[in-house]
Amino acid sequence: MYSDEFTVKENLSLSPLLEVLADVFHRYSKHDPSLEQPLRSILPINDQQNALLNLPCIDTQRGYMCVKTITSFPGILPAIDGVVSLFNSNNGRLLLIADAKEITARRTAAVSFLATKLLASNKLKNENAVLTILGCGVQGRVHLDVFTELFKWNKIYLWSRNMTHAINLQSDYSSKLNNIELLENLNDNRILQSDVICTCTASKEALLSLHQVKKGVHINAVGSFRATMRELADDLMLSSDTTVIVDSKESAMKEAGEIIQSKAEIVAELGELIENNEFCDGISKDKITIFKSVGMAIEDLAAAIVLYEYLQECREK
Ligand SMILES: NC(=O)C1=CN([C@@H]2O[C@H](COP(=O)(O)OP(=O)(O)OC[C@H]3O[C@@H](n4cnc5c(N)ncnc54)[C@H](OP(=O)(O)O)[C@@H]3O)[C@@H](O)[C@H]2O)C=CC1
Ligand SMILES: O=C([O-])C1=[NH+]CCC1
Repeated sequence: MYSDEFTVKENLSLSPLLEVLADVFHRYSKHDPSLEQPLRSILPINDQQNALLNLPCIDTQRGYMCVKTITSFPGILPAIDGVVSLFNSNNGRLLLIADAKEITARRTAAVSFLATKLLASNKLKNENAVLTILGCGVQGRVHLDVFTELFKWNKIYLWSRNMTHAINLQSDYSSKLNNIELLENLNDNRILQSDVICTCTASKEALLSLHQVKKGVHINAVGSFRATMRELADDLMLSSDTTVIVDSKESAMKEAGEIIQSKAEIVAELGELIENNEFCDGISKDKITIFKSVGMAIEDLAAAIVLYEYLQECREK
C-alpha cells in the first residue's frame, strides 16, 4: 500500500496520533525493551549542508517496525523528501510506504503540541493565550495547522526571514482566522506577549534571546538538528529561570546545536513527563520551559501505525 502526501494529510488524525505518540515516548524514556530505536544516521553530502538521514525502530509490543529514509536539502523546497516504510515485526512483511514530507511535518507539530500540553497546560486554560510562530516554511505552516486545530488562540503572531512567506501564510488562513498578525522583525515587543513560541527555522544563528521573551513562556524549538544550527541564544538556554526538556537525551546531545553549543543542562526527556503530574504541576508558572526536539524514528512509527490501521479499517468497511 502506498500513501502519497494527500492521502497522509487526509487520513492521519491528530487525536489518535497524540495518543500513540504519548505511549511510544513514555516507553522510550522508560527503556522498554520492546521498543528499540538506535541513534539515527545523518550522512552529510559534499558541502555538509545537505544530508541523507535514516531513522529505524522496532516496536515488538505493537508488532511493527519502521524505517524512514529522507533527504534534507535546506536550499531546495521542499527541504525534506523521502518515504516511511512500515513492516510487520512478527513476519517481516512490508505493510505501508508513505510520503515522508507530510508524516514528518504532522508528527513533528503534534509532538510540539504534546510538549505544550505537558509543560504549559496552564497556558492552554487561558482564553487570552498568544501563540507566536517563527519561520513560515513547511514546519511553520503545519505548526499553525495543528496548534489551531487543537486550541483556540486569542492572538497569533507570525514571522519569517522572508516576510512574503509570512504574508502568504496569513493570507491562506484569512478565511478561517482573523486573529493572525505579522511581526516585521524579531525586536517587535509583541513577542514579549507570547505564551507559546514555536521556532521552525533552519537558522544557524540564535533568533531569540532571554530579553525577547516573557517569564513563563513555553518554547518549542524545532529547527536545529546539527551541532552548527541553533535558534535560541545561550542566555535563554542557560538562565536559572529556564527548564530544558528534549525528545531524546542521546539525540539532543549529538544533534541539537543549542544544547551542544550552550552546554545547557537537560532536565528531562518528554517521555519522562508522561503520567508524571508531579513533575508537570511542579513547574513554577514563572519558569521558561523549552522543549528542544530534533526528531525521532518512534514519531514516524507512531504516525505510520495510526495511518496504516485507519486505512485498513476503511478497506474492511
Ligand atoms: N525537530 C524535528 O523533528 C524536525 C525538524 N525539522 C527542521 O525544522 C527546520 C524547518 O524545516 P521545514 O519547515 O521543513 O523547512 P523549510 O525549508 O520549509 O523552511 C525553512 C524555514 O527556515 C527559515 N530559515 C532558513 N534559514 C534561516 C535563517 N538563517 N534565519 C532565519 N530563518 C531561516 C526559512 O525562512 P524563509 O523561508 O522566510 O527565508 C523557513 O521559514 C529545518 O531545520 C528542519 O531540518 C524538520 C523536520 C522535523
Ligand atoms: O526527524 C526528522 O525527520 C528530521 N529532523 C530534522 C530534519 C528531519
